[in-house]
Amino acid sequence: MLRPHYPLGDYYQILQKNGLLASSAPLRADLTRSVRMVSCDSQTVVPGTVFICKGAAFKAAYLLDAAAKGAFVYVSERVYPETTLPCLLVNDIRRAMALMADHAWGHPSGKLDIVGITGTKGKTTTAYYLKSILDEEARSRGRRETAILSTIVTDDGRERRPAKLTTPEPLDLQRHLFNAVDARVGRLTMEVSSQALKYHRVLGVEFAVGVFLNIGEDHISPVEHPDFEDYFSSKLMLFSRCRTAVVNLDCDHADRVLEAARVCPEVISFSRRDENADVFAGCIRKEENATLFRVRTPRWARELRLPMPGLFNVENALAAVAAAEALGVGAEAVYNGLALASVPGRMETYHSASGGLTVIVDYAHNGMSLEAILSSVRREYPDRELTVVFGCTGGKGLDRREGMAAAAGRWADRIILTEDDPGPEEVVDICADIGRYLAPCGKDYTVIPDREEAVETAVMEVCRPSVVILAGKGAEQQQKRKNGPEPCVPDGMLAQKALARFDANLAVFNCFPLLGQP
Ligand SMILES: CC(=O)N[C@H]1[C@@H](OP(=O)(O)OP(=O)(O)OC[C@H]2O[C@@H](n3ccc(=O)[nH]c3=O)[C@H](O)[C@@H]2O)O[C@H](CO)[C@@H](O)[C@@H]1O[C@H](C)C(=O)N[C@@H](C)C(=O)N[C@H](CCC(=O)O)C(=O)O
Ligand SMILES: Nc1ncnc2c1ncn2[C@@H]1O[C@H](COP(=O)(O)OP(=O)(O)OP(=O)(O)O)[C@@H](O)[C@H]1O
Repeated sequence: MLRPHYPLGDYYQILQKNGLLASSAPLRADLTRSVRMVSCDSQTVVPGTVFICKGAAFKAAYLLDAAAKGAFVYVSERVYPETTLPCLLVNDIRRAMALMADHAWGHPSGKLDIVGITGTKGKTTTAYYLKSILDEEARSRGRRETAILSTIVTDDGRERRPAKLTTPEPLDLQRHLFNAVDARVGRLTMEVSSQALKYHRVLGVEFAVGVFLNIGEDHISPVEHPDFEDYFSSKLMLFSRCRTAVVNLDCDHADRVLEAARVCPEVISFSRRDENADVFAGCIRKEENATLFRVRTPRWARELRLPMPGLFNVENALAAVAAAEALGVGAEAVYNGLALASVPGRMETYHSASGGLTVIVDYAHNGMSLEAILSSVRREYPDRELTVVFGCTGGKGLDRREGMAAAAGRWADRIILTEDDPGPEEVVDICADIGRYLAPCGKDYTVIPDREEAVETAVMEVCRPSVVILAGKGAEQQQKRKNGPEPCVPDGMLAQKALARFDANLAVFNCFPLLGQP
């Protein structure tokens, strides 16, 4: 499919119609000229480009570079005297960029069923569950796999690679949506971060369904949101562009979420507690390697199987079921999709040969998620010792130290503090900070800055049936340190290596007799 080329006048009118023009002076440019590209990166400019000047790191030199490469007009919140290029002066560059990007790619969201998922925790997991369900339905109808834009992967049916941002910037986002239309994937599941909503990355996007999972204290820092209200209200903006809202009745502030959702023509609620919800789950039980629960929707009722531990994952599964319900997906595809679902680095579970030691790798890296996973594991393995290995990021998300310490202090028997993206700080200083918050809980902890050594110690030093949780990194393969990202061995591999040594020791010395008992 060829990308459409529209005249400059179209863009001018869009900006005018949306009150984004900051000057009524006539534009010194040919409005009939066809725009070959809209770009905010001088490195990609071709002749016939409309160049967007935006961003904290923007320099006039980029505009001069764009002009030299053939940009014939620029859009900006200020005039650059360094160039004679005509300027489309706007009062909000982020809104202007999003609407122009949407137009430049031919408003692709109008030709797709897009499900947007927001929430403090569970976005990636829910997106993977939903994609698995939608893929099942597509397969059963002989269609190709659906698309996904997530924190882990960007896969629009044409381009597939690790994601740079959870929700791409508008010009990238609209290109992915265009690719998805072009690849005839029909449906696209995407995570919508609070940053994306705050900075209008999804302005112009039509969502068939918008899912609101939950809200907790997170992402409050000088580089993200100044306070909880800014964070929460940014997330609620998702509903302003959805046909159907999917709302979790069990989340904190559910009343305010429901009220905001009412701007949508349809609202579907889901719950594990309130039987009056449109989609309700009960009778949750655990089998080896699976969680089973009975679900009722307005159209069907049956037991579903999720091959991942973690009771909070039932909430994520219900959100995916409710979104599938909004799209009219049948029960069979829902059942099969969930039964096949897996998410890299989320509740990855490894067992020792004897079965007495389980190691779980999980991406929990704030108070809310660590609380969810530790409380869930405590209920799922009531008789086992619970060890947690974790650290906190440096330079941002400072409130996570208190939240994670509170969760670990409340639920864990053994606590090992280690490295997790220290950035500009020293690992030992971050651990000392976490330690200060652990003190009131009266729990001992050990600091082992080297993560590999920390995992080894956590596994080798267990002396009764145990679960060891490696929290924070999931499937990540980099540690963000002072000099930027550096490669590291992912936790899943560390877990398997440590378990192999553990099993070998057990066989040779038979020194942990209790560990034979699962
Ligand atoms: C506020 C916001 O949306 N910021 C994003 C935005 O930055 P920016 O607009 O300030 O751009 P910039 O990086 O300063 O660059 C300036 C401009 O110069 C241009 N340039 C640069 C070099 C050159 O030679 N020529 C040139 O034209 C660049 O293309 C760019 O347009 O565009 C950048 C490029 O895409 C993003 O990296 C950046 O995300 C910030 C840094 C970021 O990472 N934010 C995080 C907090 C974020 O958004 N996270 C959420 C997930 C949070 C969650 O887990 O919930 C996400 O959705 O990923
Ligand atoms: N519904 C939930 N409630 C609380 N905690 C959850 C929930 N779902 C997942 N978690 C925890 O949060 C971690 C991250 O999950 P996931 O990646 O799905 O969330 P996310 O919203 O995409 O996170 P982030 O914004 O940090 O990328 C999981 O590894 C798990 O520990």
